[in-house]
Amino acid sequence: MQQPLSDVNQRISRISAHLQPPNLQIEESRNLERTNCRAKGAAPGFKVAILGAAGGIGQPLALLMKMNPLVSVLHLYDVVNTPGVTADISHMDTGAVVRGFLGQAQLEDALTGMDLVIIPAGVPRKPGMTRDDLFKINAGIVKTLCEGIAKCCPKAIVNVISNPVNSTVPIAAEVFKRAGTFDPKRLLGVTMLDVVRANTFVAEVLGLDPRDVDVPVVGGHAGVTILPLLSQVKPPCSFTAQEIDYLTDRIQNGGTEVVEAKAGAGSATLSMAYAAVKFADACLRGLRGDSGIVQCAFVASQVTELPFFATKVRLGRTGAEEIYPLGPLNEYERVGLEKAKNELAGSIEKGVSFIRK
Ligand SMILES: NC(=O)C1=CN([C@@H]2O[C@H](COP(=O)(O)OP(=O)(O)OC[C@H]3O[C@@H](n4cnc5c(N)ncnc54)[C@H](O)[C@@H]3O)[C@@H](O)[C@H]2O)C=CC1
Ligand SMILES: O=C([O-])CC(=O)C(=O)O
Repeated sequence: MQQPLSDVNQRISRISAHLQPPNLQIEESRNLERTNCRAKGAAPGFKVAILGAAGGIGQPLALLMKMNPLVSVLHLYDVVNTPGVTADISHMDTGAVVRGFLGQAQLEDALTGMDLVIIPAGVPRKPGMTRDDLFKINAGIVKTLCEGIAKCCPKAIVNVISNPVNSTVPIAAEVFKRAGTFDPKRLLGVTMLDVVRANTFVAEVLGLDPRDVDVPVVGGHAGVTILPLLSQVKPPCSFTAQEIDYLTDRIQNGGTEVVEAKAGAGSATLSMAYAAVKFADACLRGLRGDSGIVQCAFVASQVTELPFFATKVRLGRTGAEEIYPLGPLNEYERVGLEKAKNELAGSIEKGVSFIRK
């Protein structure tokens, strides 16, 4: 049977609308239509926003989250380039509906209704810089984004990637406290890359498959605050004193190794996107109610005298539901812990006073 001409014309005009060059206004209205259509048939899942989605981490992170079957809606927010990234990622034939948001005026729309917000927004290091050198720019960026979260999705789980994590997480906490929305279980600094690196480097030394290795990394996410607990590696193993020095130094300086290799073109992006997705997936599985989801993260904590500390946490329906103690440390790790705490104390205080000042 022949289709009526009006149906054919409607179809052609729908297709040609899709072929217009990316333009945010067009994207916005088309996205609304598409989302409304596709959301009906979409599998139930979680709504995830990436803030800083057009960046070196943001783009591969968006790609990998679009592939995650637990994600039903993916919001990509940045101050530049989101129309292109969104158009590109939205062609992937996976379940999540993708929408792009550009600039501060669209931040609230990007955040409304989100279950998980991942923040890789901000400037990365160049050779010779410390993570703390990024504070000046990134502190303000994280503050603004967290104000949006407090207003539009105060119950969302928040994964902070932007450096210096040791200060940006306390900044986020202070913003949420001020807004009356702070729930320590829902705010997690992402230290997963330290664990990913530790698993890789330890596996190399032991001649194992990195997927079979689990190294707890505690403390924070900068230099000596990154404390791998090599005495607690699974499977149980032992190292020579020389191996311990080599591994500790390599894990603590893994970020600098990448910054120097990239020679001014930024810091870790691909391994970070992998680590961020591994962590976000654990958060989503926790939200779904899976049991036994344990990962390291930098969270509000009473494990030490410091208000924030990275340790293993159990992720559940409400975020970091249980924070595990450090476990038995050897003398080498006890010395490392004191150094880590000394540096962390200053970085945490710097973040807190940025908001309280
Ligand atoms: N936690 C961790 O383990 C790691 C953290 N990082 C940190 O992640 C951050 C991002 O790194 P890259 O993606 O390599 O940097 P990038 O410069 O490639 O991308 C950052 C993105 O943030 C966007 N942005 C800037 N201001 C913004 C704002 N106000 N709102 C939304 N987006 C904004 C930029 O437009 C850019 O697209 C850096 O601070 C870096 O140090 C990097 C690697 C590991
Ligand atoms: O080193 C940097 O600046 C980026 C980072 O946090 C990492 O790769 O661990």
